[in-house]
Amino acid sequence: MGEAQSTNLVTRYAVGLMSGTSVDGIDAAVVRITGAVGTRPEVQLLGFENTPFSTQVRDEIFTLFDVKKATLDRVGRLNVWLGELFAEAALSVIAKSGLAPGDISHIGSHGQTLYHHPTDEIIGGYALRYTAQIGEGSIIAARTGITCVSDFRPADMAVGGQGAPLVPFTEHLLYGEEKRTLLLQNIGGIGNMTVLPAGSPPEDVFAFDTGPGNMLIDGLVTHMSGGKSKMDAGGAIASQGHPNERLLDLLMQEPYYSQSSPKSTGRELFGSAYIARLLAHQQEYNLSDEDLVATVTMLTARSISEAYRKYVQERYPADMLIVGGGGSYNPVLLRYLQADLEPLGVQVLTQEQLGLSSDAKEAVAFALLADYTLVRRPNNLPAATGASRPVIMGKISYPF
Ligand SMILES: Nc1ncnc2c1ncn2[C@@H]1O[C@H](COP(=O)(O)OP(=O)(O)OP(=O)(O)O)[C@@H](O)[C@H]1O
Ligand SMILES: CC(=O)N[C@H]1[C@@H]2OC[C@@H](O2)[C@@H](O)[C@@H]1O[C@H](C)C(=O)O
Repeated sequence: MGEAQSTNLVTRYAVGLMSGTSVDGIDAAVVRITGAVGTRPEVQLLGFENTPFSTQVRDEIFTLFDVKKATLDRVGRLNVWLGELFAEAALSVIAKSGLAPGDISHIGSHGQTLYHHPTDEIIGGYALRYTAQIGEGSIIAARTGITCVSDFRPADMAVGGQGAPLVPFTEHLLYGEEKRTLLLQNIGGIGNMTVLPAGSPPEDVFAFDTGPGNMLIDGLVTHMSGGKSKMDAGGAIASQGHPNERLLDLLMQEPYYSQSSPKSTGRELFGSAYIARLLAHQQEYNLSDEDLVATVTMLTARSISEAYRKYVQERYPADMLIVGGGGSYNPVLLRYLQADLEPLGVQVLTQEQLGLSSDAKEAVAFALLADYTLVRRPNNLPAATGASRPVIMGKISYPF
């Protein structure tokens, strides 16, 4: 490397915080970012921690998913409450990494999504789209003494984007390859796919939410166990059932799967009302709990493989689908994905199988997105969100 370049290298430490649509807790990552600010950086994961939410916090978040119960006082209170919890999670992962708060340049915090309305609602002649991620950045900055960037999505929506997905911007920087076309499939609460065509510039990268991730499986298991279990750990329930093809065909008729991208979705579509419909289908089709969970697990896989077949395969035949997020720990889901995609020439692997962390990716992404905010560089990917132009996302809270 030439002298001019090496003197340009800067190393900084940052924290990324994520609490996703599954509401399983706070993911906190510490990273070392090397490279001139705003250029293609090298990012190394130094520490990662997941702090589960207490039942009290988790219940309050789920209560506020219901718009009728999300009164201003409760939302305001949860906003600062989560701010405190995010700050604690940041301080804890920093200590675990052997660093001190004074070593950290910034925190990037996604927040907790309560509501997401990514398409236009015409009111009073205005096309309005809106989203709510809470977890007060001012509290995080004040408690940690570290500058915090939060509330990323509104800036993208202000220029006609869906405000999601945001992680693909960082996936292009971190995972893009010259020779292979990769599909990065996150299976969190919602499933989302990023297509990284071989050797492509950022304009060619595209991404969209494929539909449910673990959200339906979790919702069913929570209901069936009377709240004792929150997930189908290891796919244990699905492995004892048989998917019902007729119900699967019916569920695949959901119009979201036929919408072209950019598109994003959430609990508004695949939340409690959808679970109630699944339970009604269970009666109608006379299915055991295991059969219903197996059917919905296959639906999750099928919505991903169909999205590839319909919207990606022709233009960008892919070499590999790399699964990240909590769904990568469900072997039944992975097996269904393999059965659908390997005949199409797409190898299915998990992030872990490639030596990468399945859990830390989104938290790492927000540390990196915040890095761009602070040097006033655009950090949305219009090809993924549908925004009319690149913008600088994130709001900055200073500790002093
Ligand atoms: N051992 C496991 N077996 C089966 N499923 C698992 C396991 N561990 C995690 N999961 C699933 O992964 C989910 C959590 O995934 P993840 O943390 O990636 O979601 P998230 O970040 O909240 O969501 P999103 O990416 O949509 O915002 C859990 O709710 C559960 O359904
Ligand atoms: C509004 C919202 O919180 N969307 C999440 C959700 O969870 C997965 C998928 O749906 C994705 O669109 C997004 O999160 C990730 C972090 C993203 O923006 O890339």
